[in-house]
Amino acid sequence: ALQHRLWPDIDRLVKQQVAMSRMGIGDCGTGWQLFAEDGEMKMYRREEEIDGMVVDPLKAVHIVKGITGHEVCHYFFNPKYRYDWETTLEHMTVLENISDDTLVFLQTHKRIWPASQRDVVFWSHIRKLPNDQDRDGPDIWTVVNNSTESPEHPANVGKCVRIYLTVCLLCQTRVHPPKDGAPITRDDVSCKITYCSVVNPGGWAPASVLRAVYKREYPKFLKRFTAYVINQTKNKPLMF
Ligand SMILES: O=S(=O)(CCO)c1ccc(-c2ccc(C3CCCC3)c([C@H]3C[C@H]3c3ccccn3)c2)cc1
Repeated sequence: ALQHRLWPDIDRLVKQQVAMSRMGIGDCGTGWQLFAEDGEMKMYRREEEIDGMVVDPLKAVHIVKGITGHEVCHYFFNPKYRYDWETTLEHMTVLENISDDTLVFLQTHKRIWPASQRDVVFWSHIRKLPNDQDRDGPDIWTVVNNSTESPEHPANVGKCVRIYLTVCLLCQTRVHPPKDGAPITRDDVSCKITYCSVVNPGGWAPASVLRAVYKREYPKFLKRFTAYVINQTKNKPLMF
């Protein structure tokens, strides 16, 4: 396929992020602390600071019945749904349509007092991966979002502080075939979701405020997003 300017970065980062996501919490070494739990959803963070700024890596694992990995990644990647589930979003623009699986976004997020408002420019890439651990299992789907430069939107010139993030959403579909060989329905599928993110807030913000925001917003985001996908897909045919 014709390579575009971001392809080498994207390919390298996707492979790295997928490898990291597939590692369980245990073998990521210690340091991960469980900070939120709700049914099948478990959220971990590591407390890390760079130049006094909180950049706590986050890893969430969730198992959701009735949806597939392709569906989760489709509703996460596609800009036309984002305002429906991303509650902290103030404005979103697609700066570039690089290909049908790679977009560049500019987003401004609602201001979180007393920190100044943030914006972010990132490429977003969706990819299906062969399930090399279970040959005849369904494919794995992933979306990786990673900050990138935009000459037309230089950092920190307007009112917003530019943040830097790397996000990886990795989805493994599980099919529990019905005994009597009946066709597979939504009752026979579930999706194991791994969501990893590292957000550098780009400029000073009180550690206590940021940690409180993340503690509140990340569980809310994953619950709201997965409920959205369930609701959007319930009367539609399964997307594998
Ligand atoms: O997974 S994505 O790529 C989905 C596309 O939107 C993603 C997720 C999260 C963010 C983000 C970036 C910065 C902040 C903070 C940092 C200092 C002040 C704003 C927050 C705060 C608003 C909180 C938040 C945390 C978790 C989820 C949603 N909202 C969120 C951006 C993109």
